Amino acid sequence: KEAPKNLARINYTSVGMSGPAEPPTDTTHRDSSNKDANKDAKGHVQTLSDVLLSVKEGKNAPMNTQVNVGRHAANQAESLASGLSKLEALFDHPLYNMPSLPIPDEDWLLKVKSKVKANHEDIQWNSSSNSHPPWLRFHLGISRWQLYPHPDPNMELLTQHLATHRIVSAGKSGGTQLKLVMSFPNYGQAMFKPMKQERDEETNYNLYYFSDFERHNAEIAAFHLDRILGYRRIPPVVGRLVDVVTEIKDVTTDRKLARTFFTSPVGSVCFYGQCSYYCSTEHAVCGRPRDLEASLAFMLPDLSLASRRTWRSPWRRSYSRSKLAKWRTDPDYCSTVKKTSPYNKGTRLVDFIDMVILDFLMSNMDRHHYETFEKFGNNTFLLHLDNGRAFGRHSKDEPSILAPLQQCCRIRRSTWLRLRLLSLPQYRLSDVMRASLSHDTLHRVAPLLSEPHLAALDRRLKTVLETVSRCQERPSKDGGEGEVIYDDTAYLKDMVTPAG
Ligand SMILES: Nc1ncnc2c1ncn2[C@@H]1O[C@H](COP(=O)(O)OP(=O)(O)OP(=O)(O)O)[C@@H](O)[C@H]1O
Ligand SMILES: [Mn+2]
Repeated sequence: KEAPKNLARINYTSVGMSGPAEPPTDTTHRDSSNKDANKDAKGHVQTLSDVLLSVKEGKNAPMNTQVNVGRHAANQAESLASGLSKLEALFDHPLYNMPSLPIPDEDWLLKVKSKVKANHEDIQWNSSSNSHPPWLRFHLGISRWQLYPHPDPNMELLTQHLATHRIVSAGKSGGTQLKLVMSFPNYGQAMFKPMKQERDEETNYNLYYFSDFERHNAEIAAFHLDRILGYRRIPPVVGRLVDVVTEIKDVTTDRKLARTFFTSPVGSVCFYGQCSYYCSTEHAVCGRPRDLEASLAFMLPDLSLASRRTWRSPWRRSYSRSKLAKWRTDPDYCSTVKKTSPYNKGTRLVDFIDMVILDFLMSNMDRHHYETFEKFGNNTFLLHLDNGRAFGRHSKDEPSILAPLQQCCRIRRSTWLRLRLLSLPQYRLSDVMRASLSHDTLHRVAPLLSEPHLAALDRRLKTVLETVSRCQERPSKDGGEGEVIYDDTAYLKDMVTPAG
């Protein structure tokens, strides 16, 4: 009933198959200073705290005036090439390569049974073993604080697998909107979400966020953004053109799903599946004539192997059209949350704030719950699942998403430093996002985020940093930034940064 989008609205002829952007061969714009970010001009090894300090003072990498991207770039390919080298420099930066302590046994989500007594090396070996299919390597690499490591030698293979492996079955999954669980010949599984709206279409202003559509490109872009923010809390997601007939209709074992297929007046193959929202003929998804854009996300380990706990967000929106949630009206709301378990201990509050920042950047209002792995208790990262309602609007920001940061005035130091890095021209968030998304196979069909969405990321990042600054300016009891900045990098003070 609300803002029906139907077949008629999908511009059948609008998909132009433009060739893939050529990978950059010209490296003259490479900011080589970053490759050796851990050595200064005289070749001295810097300690990590030196590096952190220089980011803080905004003098880390010299301003590269030659890198002239964006609006003035005459040539898009050149702009993309420079974006790719920015992305590489970002991922090479010490803030993304913080030395970590060896991961103890109990901090791996899954253990492989082995005759040899399981120790750290065994598991490492197992998670990178060539004998395991990519999805199993992904599962074996999940630990207490992240879904995958950085750098991840497995990632290229993982995403390639998702984008190309044969789909042998497709079945219904839970949830409110149409989505399917797809299986691969090696028993891997992925969560499928179809394209429902054009990239440049903005969410209708009169639509409540809880009736917004899920977007396949939002799932994909969220994975890239989460990784660029250095979180690594979203399972790998790729885009793929799926053949509605051979890869869904012909292989599904779900009779009810199979019965929802039909051919549209213009000859496209469509289906609408089964779900509680938007699963009707009017909301069918259609191939062109059989190719359908979709996102595929790696499935997490089955709940029988790794159960998860669901937490209600303290800043959950009221999912009613007439009621406002308590956090909207009580400016002191956070002081109560801070005293309440699990937010009163460990890193849960700053982990939550990390998620809030991700959501504000991509304008996701739908984070009513989040999940953690049961095994790790309260000391673990938060899974950032279900991002389909992000990136709905670029022309407007949603300040209320940032309320927890405004109200709690607390942020992880490492997050804050990375956000500052991403606000510098030589690592600009929009440029590294554009570059990162260009690796996705669907980029060939159309850029996964339109330019206005990319520009919105920079604008919102500025807002996040301004919010932190305002927090720091607030008079505090203890004085100093200690109250605002949660120092999660203190343990690194005397460590030497890893060699490039
Ligand atoms: N990659 C994944 N691997 C395993 N389980 C997943 C994955 N992504 C999502 N899920 C699970 O599937 C459930 C439904 O997915 P999702 O939230 O994306 O759909 P939804 O239709 O928006 O559901 P809801 O309306 O309940 O939020 C999630 O609550 C989550 O537990
Ligand atoms: Mn949802």
